[in-house]
Amino acid sequence: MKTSIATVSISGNLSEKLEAISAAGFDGIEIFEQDFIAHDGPPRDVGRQIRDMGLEITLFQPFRDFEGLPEPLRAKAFERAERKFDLMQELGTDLVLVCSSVHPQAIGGIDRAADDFAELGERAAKRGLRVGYEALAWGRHVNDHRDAWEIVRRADHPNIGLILDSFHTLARKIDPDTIRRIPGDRIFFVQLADAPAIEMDLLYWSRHFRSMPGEGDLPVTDFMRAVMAAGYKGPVSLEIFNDQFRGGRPATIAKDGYRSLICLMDDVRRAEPDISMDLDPIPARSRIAGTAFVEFASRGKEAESLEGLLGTLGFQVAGKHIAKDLTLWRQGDIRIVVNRETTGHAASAYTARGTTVCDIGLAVACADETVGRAVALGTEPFSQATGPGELDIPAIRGLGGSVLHFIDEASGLSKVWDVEFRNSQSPAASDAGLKSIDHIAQTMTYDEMLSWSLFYTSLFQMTKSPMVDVIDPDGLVRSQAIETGDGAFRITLNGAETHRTLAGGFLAETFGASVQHIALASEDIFKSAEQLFQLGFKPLPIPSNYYDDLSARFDIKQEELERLKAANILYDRDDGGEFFQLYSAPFAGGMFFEILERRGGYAGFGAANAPFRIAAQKRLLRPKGMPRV
Ligand SMILES: O=C(O)c1ccc(O)c(O)c1
Ligand SMILES: [Mg+2]
Repeated sequence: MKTSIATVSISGNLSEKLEAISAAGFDGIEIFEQDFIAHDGPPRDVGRQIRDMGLEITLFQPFRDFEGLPEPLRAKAFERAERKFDLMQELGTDLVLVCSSVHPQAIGGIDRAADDFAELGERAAKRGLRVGYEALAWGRHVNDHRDAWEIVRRADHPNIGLILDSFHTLARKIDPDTIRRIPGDRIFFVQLADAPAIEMDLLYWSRHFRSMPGEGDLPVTDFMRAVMAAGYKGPVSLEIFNDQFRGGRPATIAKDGYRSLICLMDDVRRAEPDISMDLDPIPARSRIAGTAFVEFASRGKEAESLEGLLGTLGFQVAGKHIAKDLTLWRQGDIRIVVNRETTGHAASAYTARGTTVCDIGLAVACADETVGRAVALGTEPFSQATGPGELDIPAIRGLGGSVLHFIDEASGLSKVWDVEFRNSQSPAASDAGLKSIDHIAQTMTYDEMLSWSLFYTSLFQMTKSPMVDVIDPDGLVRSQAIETGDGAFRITLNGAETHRTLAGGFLAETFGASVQHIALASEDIFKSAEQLFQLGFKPLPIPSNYYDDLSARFDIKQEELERLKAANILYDRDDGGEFFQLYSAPFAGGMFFEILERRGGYAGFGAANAPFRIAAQKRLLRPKGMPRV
């Protein structure tokens, strides 16, 4: 299977695009004509440069407004085509995409268009070139792949074939299974793109909001299953028009593209086991059983105050590492490691960001297979020298410089706490009844959110929830949850658009995406609140106005309302159940802990409470009278 991507999908100049595409592992590129025209260099040199990088030009595109024109426009269209054929031969590619006409003078008529293509096929054949016809979703007369196929079929020329583009088919809600009726060898090329489910003009949606397969909401897997079932053997190519990608880092976007494409084709293979596909087998998505540990890189006074906070949250020291400066804190099933090492990954993370979550450990069924899939999807494995008596725990580099370790029982890795840590005697102090990590909240720029959601959903058995808006007094933050079906592991992605939001300020402070808060689950939040009070924990103060509003919004008994208010607990409810949350004050540049209880099947994260929580946090960070920066 040949992988390909259109140059229009990646930011930068032509050389930067090619560099990124080649490094990400693609076999070929579609040259989007504009990218060539903007380049200063003859086509022969461009062709050579591309081949020298180990890439093939799978397609030249687009050729517009060709079919169904009256004379003299028709003759002119053929002349234009001959000029582009010249260019293709110089570049060294044999396939051109003709997209369905939007020309105001195009007459329409299936047979007229078929005749035009039959003649174009003759001209192309003389030069050993091929022409593929794509129905644009907003084409004037042809906007459905079934009509484009009928034209190709009637043109009846071996050098004329069909080009399918998942966006155009799926955006118009055309059943992708109609592709199963088209002979595979008549499909010359397949372009893939996803898009978020938003109602808008088709052209605008296509030109600004396409995304990598899996990043949006269209049934791209069903589309590709139909294409493969039809017997298609050509390249699978990404064609993504996206405003954020146009301004993104070329290397990141290209890597995301490769990850999404391999993941998609692996999904197709699993869904259509009877179709032979030329793709190396890769392990299936891993099921995450839970968060095994969260590791903070910290030093000196910051580390002391972090550990002080852990103490008031009811954590106890459970062990010290046999060789490294690591302290293991524990409560219920929660393990938090404080790493004060001055060399290695944690040390670099600390140098770059200050106190930060440098590592997350996930419990999986098979750590090696998890890394195997990640690497097949273009993720870098991570390893660090291990000392005597230490376990080599498989790991990968996540996004934004993060590291993920994988712990399984089968390989004995889950014994790491006994093997590598000298266990301390548990002090007599009582804990706060916190049992597990409910979710980990990662903050990033809005532009990075698609990369992160793709990362989690392509590697693990996790699904994404719809995006929600979180109103910060100083701007909007978008939030999206990615979670396992059983809730054993949940991540929330918070995308900031301005540094003035709490999330954006944290992002600026910590130099890039990282964990901003960790939510710890209690089975009885009122009891936990009482224990936390005894331990000296200082909750985030929530104003009276919030509780007055709460009693208006929900039918809550006065007594219950008083309990919530006394403990600074925020409340929410959905169809499934009830939700209670309280927060710590911010520490180390804007991180914080959340303590929560889900009662019944509450599925959300308290988005309705976020504006009030954020305003309260900002009051602590920005005392009255301080100017706003
Ligand atoms: O937006 C466009 O015009 C356009 C051009 C070429 C394509 O292959 C496509 O899918 C869309
Ligand atoms: Mg297309």
